[in-house]
Amino acid sequence: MELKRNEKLDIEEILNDLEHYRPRRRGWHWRDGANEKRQMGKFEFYETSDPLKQSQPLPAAKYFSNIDPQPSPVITTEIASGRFEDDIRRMRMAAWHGADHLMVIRTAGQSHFDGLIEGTPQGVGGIPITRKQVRAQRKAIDAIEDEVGRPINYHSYVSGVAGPEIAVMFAEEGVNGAHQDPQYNVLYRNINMVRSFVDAAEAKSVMAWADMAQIDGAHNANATAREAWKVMPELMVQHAINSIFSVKVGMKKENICLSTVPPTAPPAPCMRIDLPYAVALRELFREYRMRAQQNTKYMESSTREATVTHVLNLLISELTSADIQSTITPDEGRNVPWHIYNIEAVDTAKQAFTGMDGLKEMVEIKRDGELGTKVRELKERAVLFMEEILEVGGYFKAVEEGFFVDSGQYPERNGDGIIRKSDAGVGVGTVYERDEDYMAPVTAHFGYNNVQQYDPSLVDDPAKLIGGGTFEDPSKIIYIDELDDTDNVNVRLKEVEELRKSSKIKPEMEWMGDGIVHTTMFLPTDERTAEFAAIEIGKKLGLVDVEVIHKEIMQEAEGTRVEIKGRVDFTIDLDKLVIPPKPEIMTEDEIRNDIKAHPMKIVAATVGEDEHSVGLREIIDIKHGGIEKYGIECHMLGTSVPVEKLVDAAIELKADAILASAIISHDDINYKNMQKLNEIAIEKGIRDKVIVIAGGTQVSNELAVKTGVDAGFGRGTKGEQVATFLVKKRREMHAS
Ligand SMILES: Cc1ncc(COP(=O)(O)O)c(/C=N\CC[C@H](N)C(=O)O)c1O
Repeated sequence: MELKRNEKLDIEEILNDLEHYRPRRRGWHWRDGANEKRQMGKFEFYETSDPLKQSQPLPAAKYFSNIDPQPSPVITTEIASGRFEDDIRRMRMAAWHGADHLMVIRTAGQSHFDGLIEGTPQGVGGIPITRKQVRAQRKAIDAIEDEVGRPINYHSYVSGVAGPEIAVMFAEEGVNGAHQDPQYNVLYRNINMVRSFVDAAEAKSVMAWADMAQIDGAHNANATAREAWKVMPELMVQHAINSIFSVKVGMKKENICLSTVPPTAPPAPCMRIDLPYAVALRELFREYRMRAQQNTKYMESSTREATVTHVLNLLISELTSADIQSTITPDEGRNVPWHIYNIEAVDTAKQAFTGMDGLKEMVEIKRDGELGTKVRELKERAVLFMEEILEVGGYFKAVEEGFFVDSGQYPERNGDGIIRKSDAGVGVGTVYERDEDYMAPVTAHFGYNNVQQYDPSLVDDPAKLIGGGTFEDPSKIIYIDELDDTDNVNVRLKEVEELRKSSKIKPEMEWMGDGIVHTTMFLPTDERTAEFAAIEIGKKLGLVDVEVIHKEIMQEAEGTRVEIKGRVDFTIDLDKLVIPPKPEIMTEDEIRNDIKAHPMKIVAATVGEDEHSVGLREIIDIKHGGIEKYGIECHMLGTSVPVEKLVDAAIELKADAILASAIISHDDINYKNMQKLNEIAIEKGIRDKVIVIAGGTQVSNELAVKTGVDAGFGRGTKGEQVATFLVKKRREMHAS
């Protein structure tokens, strides 16, 4: 399935014949060409990876010949709105913005449904993700990675009592990465610890066979702890336990990623607290990979605040190291992530890393002094923690004694850690000793499988006994489509068929057709009043189910910033939309030949009390691609020029055109000056002989023309547009 950049994904085509879809590869992909020096546009980069074939550059790229440098760390975004068919579009958006690691989490608010089928040790639940969803999304991502030109890692979670089963399905379906950490089950899901570690050995063995990258769950401790920075020693202990357990099961160290989150955030002096931790961690675990993730614990509803904290986290990644940089949408603090915020977070990571490219060539971490002391102290606390675990009799005993997620900074303890009993929790007592004649003719099964009693030559390839399992022979995989005839993707697609197959569109934030719009306003009143006034304004705007999603005090009496979301129930029919034709641009030769045949002279100035000259220079100066390059004779009168003076100059020089720049827009002064310019040109009897145009970042052509001038040019206008207009307008005037 080949995607065209100007065509939407065809969801039906993706869902078609999923039964026979097979993943194109197994295993994790690190970016190619990482940290190689390369030239992009006018700049040399030190730490980028291979560029994409097609991508969506940052907005400011237009000033730098549209380059879109790709950092070396893999960049992640989490997408799981609960409608996997909708999420595929967001995956494509994220890939175009530079994400190459898509994590599917929480198809509901809760990410786990853990349980055992009555009377059996068989786990069910875990992350509610189905084989169908995995196939549909991996199949779509195959096409998306071809389109952007970089392999994309698909990722989910091997947690809960169904962990091993989920791991097998992921291995069968070519999932590239997964979270797996038995401590997560024990501490946060109250799954019996014996069961959790036995399951983890099985699951990790399968993941190792599938060459999947593994992310641990240590970050949950700083998300759970009362004061996140207090658990830094424990985080290193948790990383150690999961990492060495994974190695013992047979995982390669280069696939074991420590999930590390800088635990603090402003207004705390977070860099002085988090940077030593990041250094200590990377020194202790130098053979492993770092999956840096932004801090979401202190994320409020201000996406701006979340973004600044994110950038500080990225500075730490840049100064230390990150193999994977996980981004979480800035609105994680306010509601289920929206398309626009997944993309913002991916762009924040790409932009920050690109801007900090090669920083370590100029700035280095002072390894002695305060940082050195902190690093050593953190390592010592972690080692002491580990030693005490051994003293009390090992990990299970330590969990029973509430060692973990205690709000004290080890060795200080406040006695409020999470306590779990080894003879309690979900799945307790469901681990059975294998009988002598137990035989597991399956690949990647952890531990002894008693195969030699049946065929000594097959101990390392037990599946041969049954002619191969699903890992060797995927045709043995039983693909089951959705069973619920009311809640399935076909029913959902039917509901939005009109929006998918007609010229009608609706705004959306999370799901196709959700009709959600989001707007920001300032209300000159106190926070609580502003909240209710904003809702009233939303209703008057015709929004339904208006909710305030963010409030920010500007000054408690003077005013409040309020962001609301609400739903519109109407659609816009694109066929009925009046879209003015894009201004056609003449070629350079056409313009130049016209000017050569009929020389043109213009006078230009920034009018009124306005000192801005950059924009007008962009339009005129030859080095910015301005109109001089076509041979137009330009007389620039400067800035803060009275309108009369500009008209007099046009008369004196017998100019063909007047170009007035008006950047300041307070009190519509820009349009008032245009009005005046037009009137004076009429009074002085030259209006019908001279083209009069105006420009400025806040200028709209529609409003400019209303003042009487011939055209208005807004933000981003280029010289070629103005030159085209001048040539065409002159032809028009001479024709009439
Ligand atoms: C080992 C493990 N299993 C399952 C889950 C998901 O389950 P919850 O609903 O409890 O978050 C988590 C949690 N973190 C994953 C998201 C985070 N933003 C991340 O990128 O790590 C986990 O660590």
